Amino acid sequence: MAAHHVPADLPDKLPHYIGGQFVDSVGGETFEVLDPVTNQPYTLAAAGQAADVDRAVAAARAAFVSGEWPGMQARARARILNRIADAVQAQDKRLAELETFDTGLPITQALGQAQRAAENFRFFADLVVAQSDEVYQVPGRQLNYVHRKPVGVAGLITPWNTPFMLESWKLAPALASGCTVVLKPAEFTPLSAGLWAGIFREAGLPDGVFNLVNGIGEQAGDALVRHPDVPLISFTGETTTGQLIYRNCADSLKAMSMELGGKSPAVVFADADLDAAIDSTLFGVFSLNGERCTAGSRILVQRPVYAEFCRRYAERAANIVVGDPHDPATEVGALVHPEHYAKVMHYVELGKSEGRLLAGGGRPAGLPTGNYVAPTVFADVPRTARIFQEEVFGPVVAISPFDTEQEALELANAVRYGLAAYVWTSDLTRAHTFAQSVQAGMVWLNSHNVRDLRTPFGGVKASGLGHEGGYRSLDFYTHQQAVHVTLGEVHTARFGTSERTSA
Ligand SMILES: NC(=O)C1=CN([C@@H]2O[C@H](COP(=O)(O)OP(=O)(O)OC[C@H]3O[C@@H](n4cnc5c(N)ncnc54)[C@H](O)[C@@H]3O)[C@@H](O)[C@H]2O)C=CC1
Ligand SMILES: O=C(O)/C=C/C=C(\O)C(=O)O
Repeated sequence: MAAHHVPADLPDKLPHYIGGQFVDSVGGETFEVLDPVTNQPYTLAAAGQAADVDRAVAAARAAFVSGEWPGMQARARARILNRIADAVQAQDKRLAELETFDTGLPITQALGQAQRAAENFRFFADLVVAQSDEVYQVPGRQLNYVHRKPVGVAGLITPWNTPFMLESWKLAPALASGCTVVLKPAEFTPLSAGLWAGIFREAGLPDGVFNLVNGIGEQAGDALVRHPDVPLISFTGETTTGQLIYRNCADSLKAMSMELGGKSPAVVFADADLDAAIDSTLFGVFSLNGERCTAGSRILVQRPVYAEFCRRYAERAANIVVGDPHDPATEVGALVHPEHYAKVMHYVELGKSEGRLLAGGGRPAGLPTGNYVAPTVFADVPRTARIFQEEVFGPVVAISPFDTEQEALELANAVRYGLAAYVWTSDLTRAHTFAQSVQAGMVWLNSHNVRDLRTPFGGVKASGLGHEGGYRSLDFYTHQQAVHVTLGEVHTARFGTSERTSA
């Protein structure tokens, strides 16, 4: 086996970035960050406390109040966003190398995520320039229009599964809208977030517009959520964390967007193109190490093709290459952290009593250290099973049979989550009927997760609150104020008369 790759020039500490300066925590607190292949600490990150969040919010607030960034013309902001995209693209290989080292994601997939981060910035640069607003005219009487204003300091809280890309999915629309931001990245994977500072500065983003506070969720994240000068939180993470944040935001009535967990069904009807369905459902749960919110982690297969599907699927899963994340041949790398590894292994053991093990079921041979889990396939999993109901967030899939379309729908909807669904059938009427009945924020018909950034992204039920994506993101990061202008004769109101509408 090749020696484990450690990137050159790893920082010996990961500070905060506040008001254009890298700074330690006020009280000097730090925490260790682990390499998922060795589980050894490789650096120390600043552990932000309430005082550090206060400083970051004050810097962001000052940058907002100065008016330079929120007052800049959309085209000028877009030029900076495009320069950010260029810089991300220009260092995509270095970014992928660092992200792979920090997260354990396979290097080929981390490269794709780095490129997607650049795309997110380019997309929102284009969108903010193209944005138009509503105007309603009542000829000769009234003109009513919508005036957009950035909300102020946006609090952005992100998870560890594909950190740099998911940070960009919030940073790009927040900045495009004219907000200033405080980012709190996930504590398991803080390495790449510090790169934003240099990228933003070189692209011409004014100091104080972007601020970064590293730290533990219950400390730095909690202080951000409760801060009175932060009117908005965009959060991606686990459903239970989202519920807690929702409660903690109540006192200050913050705007909230929540992209939460999932247990998404991939439904394979007997008339489906089975080769394509097998390829895509393998990708759906084993790409990104299965640490993917939109993973199709429950596969429902119609009885006439069930046995063949299970046999072929398990054969393919058993041949997936698990190994060092930096090796370009690797398809499933190391899970992010020993705590997460223990959680996933717990579900693997549970699955052995809840379903029929077809592939995997433990550590792969020949990989003595690191958080490796063999791609694991369980068949005949009943709907009551915990591996059917609960998000594992690892390379573990539950397959269950169904007979009728109605039964497939009931099974698909029989969990508390509702993020994504995937449907495989050659009957387009059935595909659309199913898509419109399944409880999921996003549905892919005869496709794996191919994103169109213009469409809404988000879930229903326990998978989230609100949708980002396209104009919805710009809506979220702006207040939309209605301005009513009287034209011609001034409207006078007399007490006792009824309310009037103009059109
Ligand atoms: N729907 C979506 O778009 C996506 C959802 N996810 C979900 O994220 C989860 C995995 O990510 P994790 O990092 O484990 O989630 P997590 O909920 O543990 O942490 C997410 C972020 O919240 C912070 N946090 C934790 N407690 C907090 C608190 N009390 N107040 C404020 N912030 C707090 C953490 O430090 C981290 O930055 C999975 O459930 C996955 O499904 C991941 C990617 C996309
Ligand atoms: O495509 C997006 O905007 C978000 C994708 C999130 C993941 O890849 C995931 O965790 O599924």
